[in-house]
Amino acid sequence: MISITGLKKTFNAGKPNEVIALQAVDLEIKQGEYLVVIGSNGSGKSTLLNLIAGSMLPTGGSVNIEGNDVSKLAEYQRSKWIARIFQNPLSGTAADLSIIDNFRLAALRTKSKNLIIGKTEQFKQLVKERIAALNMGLENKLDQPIGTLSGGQRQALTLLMSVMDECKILLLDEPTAALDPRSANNVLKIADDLIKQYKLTALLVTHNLRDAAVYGNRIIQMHEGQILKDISGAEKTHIQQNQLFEWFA
Ligand SMILES: Nc1ncnc2c1ncn2[C@@H]1O[C@H](COP(=O)(O)OP(=O)(O)OP(=O)(O)O)[C@@H](O)[C@H]1O
Repeated sequence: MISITGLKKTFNAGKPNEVIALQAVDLEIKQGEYLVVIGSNGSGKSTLLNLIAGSMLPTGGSVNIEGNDVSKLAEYQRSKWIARIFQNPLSGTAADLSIIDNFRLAALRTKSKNLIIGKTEQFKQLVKERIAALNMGLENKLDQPIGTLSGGQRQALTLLMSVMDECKILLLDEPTAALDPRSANNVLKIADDLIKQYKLTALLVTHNLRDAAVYGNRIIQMHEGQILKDISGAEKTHIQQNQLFEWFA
């Protein structure tokens, strides 16, 4: 699904403040895999996500998605495959627009010219049903500005918008860092359900080792721009939070 070969990123190359953020990373991520990315501050986790999303271009190496070399494609050109959820719940939605209008915008993002899609009553009903399934009581607030919702509610809706938009890859960049523990838990559970239901390939960057132990079917640990550990299968299923903590010793 995602094939990363020799991926490198150097910031300020040749200058005194040069930083090698990624050093020739190789990584194969299978379709349907839910990969949790952990690692200390500055180890290259966000850089890896940025290079997959196309929000920055690599210094070397390549990113392939479904056999397409996307290494030189801009972020918007990769958006037919990729949706990204950020730490800040304000990212990715238009605060002054209603919930339903935000869903319309998201639906139009990858379906340019077919402006009718988001306007129909059928579309509104579909959005209402999907929102009701989140069990957050938001289905009767479709005309309310999305900016009036809590951070957790917005993150949940942003997730839903992404999957309704038929993305195949979900990039979760510390999506719960700004949320209280209960909301954080809800958002990660919703993400987990959506990833399974829509058979998405997902990457979750997190500093929360409990979440890293609970969610996903593979964990990588980044260190100084390289992959230090990579576990999956039964080893991932049985790993405990305290064992992950020891990785940081
Ligand atoms: N735009 C940039 N310009 C210069 N250096 C950068 C830039 N972005 C990242 N870096 C550097 O690259 C290295 C990797 O950063 P990155 O944000 O990928 O780490 P991270 O693992 O996501 O860290 P954190 O857990 O703190 O979010 C760090 O040393 C960082 O300072």
